[in-house]
Amino acid sequence: MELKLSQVSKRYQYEWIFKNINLSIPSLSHWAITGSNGSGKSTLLKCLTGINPLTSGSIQYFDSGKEIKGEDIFKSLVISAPYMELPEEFTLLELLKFHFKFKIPSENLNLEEMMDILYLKPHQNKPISQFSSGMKQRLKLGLCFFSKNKLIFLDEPTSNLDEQGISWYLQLVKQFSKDKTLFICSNDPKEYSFCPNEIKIEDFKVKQNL
Ligand SMILES: Nc1ncnc2c1ncn2[C@@H]1O[C@H](COP(=O)(O)OP(=O)(O)OP(=O)(O)O)[C@@H](O)[C@H]1O
Repeated sequence: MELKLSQVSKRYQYEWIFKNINLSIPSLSHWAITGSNGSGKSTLLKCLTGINPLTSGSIQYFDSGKEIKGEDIFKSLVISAPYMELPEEFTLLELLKFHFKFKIPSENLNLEEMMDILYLKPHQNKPISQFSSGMKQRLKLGLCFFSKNKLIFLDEPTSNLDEQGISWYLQLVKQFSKDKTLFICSNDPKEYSFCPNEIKIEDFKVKQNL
């Protein structure tokens, strides 16, 4: 997937969060979206995924050169973020079955293999509401990387993960992100140091809020 950002700008009430982002995002490129707390990383992610509307400017999406429009954009991407809730009443197995009714699995993985990679097989019949925060985080990342979608957005990917969980995340990225366009919102370099490209939100701030 390729993206073309033209004059992308977002304002909440009287506060400009970022203004005039012009960028071409080539297919299969990996990007870190960085900035201090409250700078606007999640806001940019929500704009790029279509969750939030832009105040001005436009974003175009292309798959193999063909422009994708409307709700098809949402079908083409996957998101893992603290504000994206999992359906807590489902068991793990029910959730995986449900998710992969709508998404195609990558590398022909079956549900058993997915649960193995997640280290969650013993918990397959447990409701998500009884998962620890780290287990939920591994599951959110797995749902993204195990889907064939070519556009992945991760917001704070290692939140709630311990050292072992962080190594697991880095391994997951290595194995599953080669054929994807990837964005990672973070201010922790260990989450994104493998990304060759960076969008620094502070570069798109206006000096004076009007
Ligand atoms: N729905 C909203 N309405 C009004 N202001 C908002 C809204 N969402 C976010 N903001 C404001 O936009 C700014 C950027 O918030 P955002 O969550 O994008 O920052 P962030 O860089 O992701 O922060 P963090 O690193 O703490 O997660 C903040 O000042 C925040 O209060």
